[in-house]
Order: sequence, then structure tokens, then C-alpha cells
Amino acid sequence: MMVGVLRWITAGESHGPALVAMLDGMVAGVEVTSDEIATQLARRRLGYGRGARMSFEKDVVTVVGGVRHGRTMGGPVAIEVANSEWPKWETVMASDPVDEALLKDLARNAPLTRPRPGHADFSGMLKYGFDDARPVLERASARETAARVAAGTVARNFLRQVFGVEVLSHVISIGASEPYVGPGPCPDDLAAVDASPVRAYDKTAEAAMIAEIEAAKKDGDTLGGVVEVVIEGLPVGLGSFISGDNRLDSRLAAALMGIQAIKGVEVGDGFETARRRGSAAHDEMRPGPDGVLRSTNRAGGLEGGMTNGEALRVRAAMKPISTVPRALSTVDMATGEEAVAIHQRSDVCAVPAAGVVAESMVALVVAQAALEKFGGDSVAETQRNVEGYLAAVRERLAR
Ligand SMILES: Cc1cc2nc3c(=O)[nH]c(=O)nc-3n(C[C@H](O)[C@H](O)[C@H](O)COP(=O)(O)O)c2cc1C
Ligand SMILES: C=C(O[C@@H]1CC(C(=O)O)=C[C@@H](OP(=O)(O)O)[C@H]1O)C(=O)O
Repeated sequence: MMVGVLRWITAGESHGPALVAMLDGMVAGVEVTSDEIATQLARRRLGYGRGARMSFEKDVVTVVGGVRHGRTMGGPVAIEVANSEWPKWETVMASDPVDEALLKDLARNAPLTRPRPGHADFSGMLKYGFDDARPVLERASARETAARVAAGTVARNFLRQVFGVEVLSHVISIGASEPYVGPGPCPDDLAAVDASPVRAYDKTAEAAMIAEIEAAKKDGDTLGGVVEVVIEGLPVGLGSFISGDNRLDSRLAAALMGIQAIKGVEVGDGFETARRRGSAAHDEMRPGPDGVLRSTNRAGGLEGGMTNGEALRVRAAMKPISTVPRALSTVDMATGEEAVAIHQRSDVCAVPAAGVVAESMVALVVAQAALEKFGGDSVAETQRNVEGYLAAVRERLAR
């Protein structure tokens, strides 16, 4: 069953000419510029531990449709993120047939037959019937997340205009570094978090994360970690308890798990909550001057599959990068013999970048839930619907 009026899809390969994002169902009047999209894309490229490709490749943004003079018009938004490295790949990745003799002499085109444990290579080759992992890794690659961040920029701007909220993220831990425990960042902290080489909110945690990356790099190894996305100020009642696929928690989990290499999702205190007794697990309520107050937010702002008015807090756990420089054992699919896996240049750790991607996925899912609840064809109409609802909520709480 399809849920939600807002839909998105991406196309494109890691070394193709460009990635394309399509966002359908966004209201008219969302302010967005190609500069803002480029700013978000630049945030995704940062982070200590990223590989060489991040420094020489450029994301070139063109908004192809759906936006006029810096505002969405209500039609599908199409964004192209061109890949500045394309000239090096235009034969290997040409969409039209290429002379076989030309391809044969190209080192860059040598068949990749030694699948990396942890990447999509092995299952993808068997599933799609390829003798070369190239067509698999081209689409499995997290290069595709640039397109998600482009589409997510429109969603985050919509949320800012309609609710006045910012979508933030920070890195909780990298590898075995001690997980950060404490309050999350506020919108005012955004610049400081982005300035941290690991996008950490806390300096002690930052030092431990950097030390982990340095040690892994020295050992020819790779790392994963945990990121947290926070949105403060969302209204109560986004999502629903009505069925599993309406639940905002299930939709956030699917969207976060859909990011390459994400292997776990937590809502609020997640797994830690499972270890607590009920009396220490839930967020008790008391009357306040303008409604109901809570002294804790262990639920991460979600109860019964709906936002409850507290800060939304979700976490995603990323597995270590699977292109391990100290190459892992594998089987050569051409010969059936023991081999070492493909171990070209790669990121050592991409957790800070994954945080920016996670923000984008959360923004898209929350915008989808907001459009479902409030509808409208323009930002102004959605805002009117939000105001009417919030007035009813305030009235109910004042009774
Ligand atoms: C931002 C980001 C950057 C990544 N960079 C690399 C990389 O440089 N090398 C690599 O092997 N995997 C990288 N990955 C992880 C692979 O894309 C991922 O392991 C692969 O898609 C298989 O993961 P899956 O089992 O979750 O599908 C990256 C992931 C993300 C989110
Ligand atoms: C290009 C990006 O990430 C890539 C994601 C990725 C992977 O296997 O997921 C592998 C690497 O690409 P390559 O194998 O060409 O070095 C990363 O650089 C990006 O994030 O823009």
C-alpha cells in the first residue's frame, strides 16, 4: 500500500554523468535555491575519514523542474547533481554501446570479480546475472545519497516554513568510541556541529572519535558508528497508530534503514529503554501553564506512532565501510578460487556524512506525514491548516 502524498525517487550511478532526484507532491511556495541545495551537498561531503574522491569531485547542482524564481510551483521538483569526474568515466559508463576493443584496453574497465564482503557485489552479481560487479556497485554506492540530500533540502525548507523547525544531526559514536550521553544540539549549535571534523556535539566525544579513525586508518581498517537526528518543535499528531504502515516510527525506521550501510535504528532511547523498568522508561506528564509538561524525553518524541510534541529523536547505526584496505578474504567469481576482495581507494569512515543523509531522510518522511495531515496546495494553505489544528489543540489543553 502506498502511504503518503509526497513521493521521491532517485536515478543515476556512482560514476555516471549525474544523479537525478525527483520529488513529487510538494506544495507550491517552498523557498529553495540551487545554492541552498549545494550547501547541503557540501555538508554531506565533509567529515574526517572520507576518502580522496570527496576532495577532487564536485557536485554540480541544476534544478531542472518544479521551481521558479526560488519557489516551488506545485509540480514535481527535479534536481540534477552532476558528477565532475564524468569525463574520466564517459567510456566505461557510457549509456550507448561502446566499441568492445576500446573497452578492452581501458584499465578502469577491468572486470571486478572479487566481491567485497559487506557490499552489494556478491548478491548483486548473482541476482542480476553479471560477471562483473561494476554495474552492481555503481548503483549500490552511497554516491546516490547526494540525490537524497538534494530532495531532502526541499523537505527541510518546507518544514522550516510551515513549522519553524530545523532538522539537525550529530554523531554519537564512531567505532568503539564511548557513546555521547547528554542533551542534543539546538538550531544555534548547527554551525558548531558542522565545524567539528566528525560532526560531534561534544569535544570529549569528538576527540575519542578522531582517535578511533586515526587508529583504524593506521591499521588499514574501516569504521562505522551511530548518528542521531533531532527535530524540536513539531506539532503533536504527525503519523498515526491506525496501522503499521501509518506509524511515523515505522516510516522513519524504513527511511533510515534504506540508507546504505545502516544496520540499526533506535527511536528515542531505543534499546536502552528495553533494559529499563516501566517506571523509569516512560516520560511522565504533569500539568503546565500552556498544556502538558514532561521532564524527560526517553520516547524521542514518538508515542503510538505519532509525534507527541516533544523533540523527535531517532538514531541510526552504520556498519563499517566494506572496502577494507587490509583486504578481506573472498572468492574470485571468475575462477572460483580464494582471493582478496576489491580494495581500491575508499572512505575509512563516512559516519559524519551519513548523519547529513539521515537528516534528509527524516526531513522527507516528516514532510510527507505533515502533508498527509495538513494537506494544501501551497505553503500558505498548509500553514492555515496547521494554525487551525494548533488552535484546536490549544483549546483542548486549556479546558
Ligand atoms: C555516506 C556514505 C559513504 C560511503 N562510502 C563508502 C565507501 O567509500 N566505500 C565503501 O565500500 N562503502 C561505502 N559506504 C557503504 C556502502 O555504500 C554500503 O556498505 C553498501 O551499500 C552495502 O551496504 P548495505 O549492506 O547496507 O546495503 C558508504 C555509505 C554511506 C552512507
Ligand atoms: C562518491 C561518494 O561516495 C562513494 C560511496 C562508495 C560506496 O561504495 O558506497 C564508494 C566510494 O566511491 P569510489 O568507490 O568511487 O571511491 C565513495 O567515494 C559520495 O558519497 O559522493
